[in-house]
Formats: sequence, structure tokens, C-alpha cells
Amino acid sequence: MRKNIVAGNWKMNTDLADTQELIGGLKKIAKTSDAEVIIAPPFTNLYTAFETLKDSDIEVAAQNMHQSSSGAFTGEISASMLKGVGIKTVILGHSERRAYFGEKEDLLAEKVNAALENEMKVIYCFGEELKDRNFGEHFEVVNKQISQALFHLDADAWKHIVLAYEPVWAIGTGETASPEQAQEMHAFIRKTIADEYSQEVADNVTILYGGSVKPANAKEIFSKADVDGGLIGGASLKAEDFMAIVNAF
Ligand SMILES: O=C[C@H](O)COP(=O)(O)O
Repeated sequence: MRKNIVAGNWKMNTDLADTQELIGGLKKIAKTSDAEVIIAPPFTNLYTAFETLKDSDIEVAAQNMHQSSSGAFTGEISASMLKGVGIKTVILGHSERRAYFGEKEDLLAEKVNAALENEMKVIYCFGEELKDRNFGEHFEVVNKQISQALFHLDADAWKHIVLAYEPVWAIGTGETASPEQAQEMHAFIRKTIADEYSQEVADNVTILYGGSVKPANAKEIFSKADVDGGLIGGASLKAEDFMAIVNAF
């Protein structure tokens, strides 16, 4: 049975003091839903976040990692380094990594492999741009983003994969996909996985929606059958807003 998850991607926001304040705020608000909660602060704050939250039910994730285990890769962080500070989940393939750092499916497949070899959970992000949707190519684009980065995995590996559909045109823009658009794409994604693997693998994979989710629209989006939670950007930077989204289930 798949889990509901609400994950906060803090992106390149929050210094150490902000992190402590935000986590303090999150801990003060009761969780009333069954959703698993994840936060992804910047690298510099992962250790503090992990230490502060290790006795809570909030999990801490990284926003990215390198595909190699070590070496001359200035400025990069490996899976084993993340694990060394307690981090067992990583976001890969975010549209900002794709757009600003040129990450494509072949590289992402390597990153996914490195994460799984280190027994980490992967939140794999993907989603079409506005031009793809306008040309009616959004299903094809999403199919390619999933199949080329993930379909080399065996069925068992999918236990460690969470998908996050984030239409690029809805990220940070205030424009949200309608609950119907989200459901339509999530159902397509689940069918694509069922066709490649099995209905069981497809039914067990958590598929998050991301793109301008806020307290006001979370409940309606999460009410859709194939939407199992959200990857939240802007609204994850305020404890009240983020917990309101967590509690929207
Ligand atoms: O990772 C989160 C997404 O990019 C969504 O960001 P947003 O909620 O600010 O639109």
C-alpha cells in the first residue's frame, strides 16, 4: 500500500538560524494526517536538521547529490557523505537542476543508481514545460523523463522510488495545475509504470504533485485518486503553511 507524503523543498533558502527557527515552528504544530513528512534544507543545514529532528517523525532529505562515490569533483557531495550525516533520502531531477545545471535523463539514471546502491530513497522529479503542453506533447515528455531515467531498474528497486510530477509552468508561478490536470497526468504515469512493470508496482509507487501548492488548494489536489501528496517549494518556508498542507489529507 503506498504512502501519502508531503515534502518541503527549501531550495537555496534558509541559513542555519532560519533552519533552526523553521524546524522549531514545525515541531510546535501537531500533525493530524497520516502523511509522511520530509523536509529538504540546503546542504549546509542538513546535519543540524537531522540532529534536531532525529527523534521526531519528520525526515530530512538532500536536494541533490553527485553520481560518484568520491573523487576530484569540486563542489559536489556524494551519497555516502549524505548518509554520514544521517540523510537517507535525496531529491533528484528537479526542474531547476535540469534547467540551470543541464541535468538530463542519462545523468539522472546514474544518480538514481548511486542513491539506490547506498540504500537511499529517491524522490525523482520531472514534468513538462509550457510549450510541451501547448503542443500537446506533455504525456510524451513525461514518459521519456520517467522511462529513460528509471526503466532500467528492476521491479524491486521501485520500493525506494517516489515520483514527483512538477509541471514547470506551475513551479513558483502561482499558477497551479488544476486538480483534474494533475489527476490526468498521475493516472497516465501510473499506467505507464503498470505497462512496463506490473499493476502491483504501479499501485505501490507514491506520486507527488508539485507546483504552487498552498494551504488553499492542497486539499482539493490531494483528494484526487492518484495524487499521493505534494512536493512543496515556497509554501514549505513557513511552518504554518507547510503543516496546513501536511494536514490537508
Ligand atoms: O520542489 C518544489 C517545486 O519546485 C514547487 O515549488 P513551488 O511550490 O514554489 O511552486
